[in-house]
Amino acid sequence: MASVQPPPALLAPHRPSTAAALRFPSPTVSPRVSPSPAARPRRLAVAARAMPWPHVLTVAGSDSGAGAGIQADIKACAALGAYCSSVITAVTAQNTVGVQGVHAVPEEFVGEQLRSVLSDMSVDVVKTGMLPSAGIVKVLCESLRKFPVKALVVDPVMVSTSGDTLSGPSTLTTYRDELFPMADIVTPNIKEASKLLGDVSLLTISDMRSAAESIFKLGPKNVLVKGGDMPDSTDAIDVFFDGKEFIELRGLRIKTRNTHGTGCTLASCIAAELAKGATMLRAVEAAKKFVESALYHSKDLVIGNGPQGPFDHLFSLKSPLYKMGSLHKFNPDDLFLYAVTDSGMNKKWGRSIEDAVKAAIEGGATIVQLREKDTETREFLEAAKACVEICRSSGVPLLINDRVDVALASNADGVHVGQSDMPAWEVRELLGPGKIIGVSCKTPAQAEQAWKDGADYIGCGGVFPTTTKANNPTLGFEGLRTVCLASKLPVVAIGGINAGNAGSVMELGLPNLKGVAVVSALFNQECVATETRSLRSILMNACCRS
Ligand SMILES: Nc1ncnc2c1ncn2[C@@H]1O[C@H](COP(=O)(O)OP(=O)(O)O)[C@@H](O)[C@H]1O
Ligand SMILES: Cc1ncc(COP(=O)(O)O)c(N)n1
Ligand SMILES: [Mg+2]
Repeated sequence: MASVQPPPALLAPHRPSTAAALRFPSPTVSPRVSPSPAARPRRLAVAARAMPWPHVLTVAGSDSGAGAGIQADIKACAALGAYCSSVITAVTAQNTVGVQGVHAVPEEFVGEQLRSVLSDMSVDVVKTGMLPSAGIVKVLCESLRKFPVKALVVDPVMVSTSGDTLSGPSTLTTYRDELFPMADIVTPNIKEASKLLGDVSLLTISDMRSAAESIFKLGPKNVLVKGGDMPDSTDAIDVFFDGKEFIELRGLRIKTRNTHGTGCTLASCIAAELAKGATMLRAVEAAKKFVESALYHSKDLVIGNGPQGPFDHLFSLKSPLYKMGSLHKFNPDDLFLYAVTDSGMNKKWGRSIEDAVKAAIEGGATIVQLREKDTETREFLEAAKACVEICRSSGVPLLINDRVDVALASNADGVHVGQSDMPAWEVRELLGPGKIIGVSCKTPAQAEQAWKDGADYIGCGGVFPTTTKANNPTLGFEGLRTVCLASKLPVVAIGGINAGNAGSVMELGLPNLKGVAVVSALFNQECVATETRSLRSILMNACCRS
């Protein structure tokens, strides 16, 4: 399916129905005559046809409870800005308790639906869900050969999370022999991967890797073994394999009963992202983030009395502050020149926090943290709100030191915590997946814990002796190197860094050392913008040399 094919010619010449012809009479208006009001809508409709709309066709079952299946697919694609047409393979009677009945659509009629959509509607990507019989899998394969699309995403739905069978064992061979070799990605959950491989047991990440490799040998270009149902796992870990490299996609495990439809949603999001032009790995990463965020925002919703509820795909409509863009917000390169404020210093120089932040950004700071240890909460919150506006208008992330409450109330981009503050995993629970979390670490063990807790970066120091933090042992270059080499997260160096020594820190050439964090060197100075500018050029020069 990889090659991009032009849309096939229509099966039969398109003749509009009488009703359509009445609503949209054929154009007769001369271009020189200004259109009558009645003609305007038609002209708009004609213009709109020229705009591309990423199009996913889902071939799946209907879930009467609307948490999974076709209903989940349409909502997921809509949330990500793709059009979703639907070929229904089965109608299920289903709720939050389980599946009470399945009524398969006759093969010929599945074929007819496929022909209707694929022959006319410029489908970019086909996503499959519940395919209840081998005959239906075959009809789909035939249709795809006749009407090729850019990509095929196969979610081999066999058993619902409630344990009910959605596709019998007779489909297994057809899946393996006919559909998988056409697929760009296959996304089994643990139970499905096990069934596809003859009931092997999958209990560890290493088992998931072996399964991904074995399924890859059946012919798809990529495999994602999903670990949502992995017992005793504190993270939600999926294993991606493209035939060369295994990538562990690790997400927060959201504590909620509302996980019905996660698999359908993930596959539809992958399809939507592919239709929008993403590469496969980026599509999978974005899809996983979407599921994580949707579960997080829906964790306390209640529909139905059974053990597995639906979640809200359109959560972003309810939280206007939550922007989809923030899903991809953290860029480790933002750690390059990290400005950390200090209330004492700004008071000494007669500056407000806002003025200090503006000046640091003007000088080229790439991320800002408000570290206001002695400011009253009300004053701190007001300053934080003002700084959020300043930073957002410059595209610079703003983090709050320690105070999760102030970060939430000001809608800052994240929080930085120390070893004696709230643990990073608790901060993550409160802030959700879209925000940035940093942790101060002095040892490899602390760095490992920060990674496990779901932090985005660590701050490592004090590299040099500092006056801004009491009782802070100095790590020196050796300590910094040890932590950097052990850390799975990007690192920013902190502690006594200034224009005189910043270059030597970057010249250590440690691969995950992304930048330096500075307090006094910027804010205990007369002109913050000038100091920031000169530090920035020192860092740039050092990076060019190392
Ligand atoms: N509680 C959870 N928190 C976060 N992510 C989850 C959770 N449960 C499932 N996921 C994610 O949802 C996606 C679908 O996985 P899974 O539930 O295993 O598939 P299926 O719905 O097909 O059984 C995966 O990316 C998985 O990691
Ligand atoms: C029609 C239909 N398709 C797919 C699923 C799988 O969803 P889940 O694994 O979340 O139960 C389902 N329950 N119903
Ligand atoms: Mg699931």
